[in-house]
Amino acid sequence: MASWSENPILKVEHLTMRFGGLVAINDLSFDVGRGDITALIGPNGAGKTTVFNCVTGFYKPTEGRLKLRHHDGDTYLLERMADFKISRHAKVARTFQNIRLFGGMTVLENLMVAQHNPLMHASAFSFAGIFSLPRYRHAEAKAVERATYWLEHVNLIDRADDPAADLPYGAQRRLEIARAMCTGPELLCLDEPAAGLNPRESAELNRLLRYIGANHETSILLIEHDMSVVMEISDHVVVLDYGEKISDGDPEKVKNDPAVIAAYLGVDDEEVDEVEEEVGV
Ligand SMILES: Nc1ncnc2c1ncn2[C@@H]1O[C@H](COP(=O)(O)OP(=O)(O)OP(=O)(O)O)[C@@H](O)[C@H]1O
Repeated sequence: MASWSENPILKVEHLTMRFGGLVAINDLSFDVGRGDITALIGPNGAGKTTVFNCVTGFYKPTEGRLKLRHHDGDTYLLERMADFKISRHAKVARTFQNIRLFGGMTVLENLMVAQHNPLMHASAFSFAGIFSLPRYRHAEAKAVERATYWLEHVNLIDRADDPAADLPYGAQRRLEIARAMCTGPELLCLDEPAAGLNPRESAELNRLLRYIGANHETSILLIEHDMSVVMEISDHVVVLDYGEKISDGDPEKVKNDPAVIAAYLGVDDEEVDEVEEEVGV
């Protein structure tokens, strides 16, 4: 049995999402393995972002179930939860296709804002914070420690006091991941993390994602168009086309799957043999 079936953190079961007459996702099922890097790929309009939006609670699925199980065994049915509860209680964090940092705030402040919930709690919703009581000071020190840890791991510690908007594009992408990691997620959803990166930045991103997978109890689900990134770092690849799953397996299996080649090259099933010959599979 595949590792992702043996120990899944997320089970997507019979997910369907309709927008009026348009079926964006149709009866989709797949598993995300605990500790794995799982890539969701497919041609434009295949439904990848819609899956992300269902997992993170931005959309309520028309049908289906999204079952998330933490490493301590706590289970959450995401399709029944409001989006803020999905991030806070189910511990699902995400980044977006377009960078959404607070550009006017410093790099460090961006990571402190991400830890707003525990800090507000520790401040008893301002009182303990205003009077700087020990429990608030302790929570604040912990938040700074966590932010510093991630700034070191994304190579941005030297830029901690600079406005986030002053960072180069690739560094902003890494800061977004650091910000998501500051929330201590069990599942990290990354929407096209390698988009717009140069080869050096892309290699740095790969290293960071592998580090997260190996050293933290965070599983990663990512959407990515850059096949070199997908093939290099993924443990598991799920391929969508027109809202349906057309392939699912390790990168090697998926890379050689005629249905995937056909979907990417936009040919009919009957032409697959021809295409395989052309690409030398
Ligand atoms: N809010 C919405 N209302 C109506 N249709 C939508 C909505 N969101 C997505 N769709 C449609 O659902 C289908 C899947 O879109 P989606 O953005 O999930 O695809 P994608 O695989 O992420 O594409 P891309 O790689 O281009 O980002 C598309 O036909 C899209 O137009």
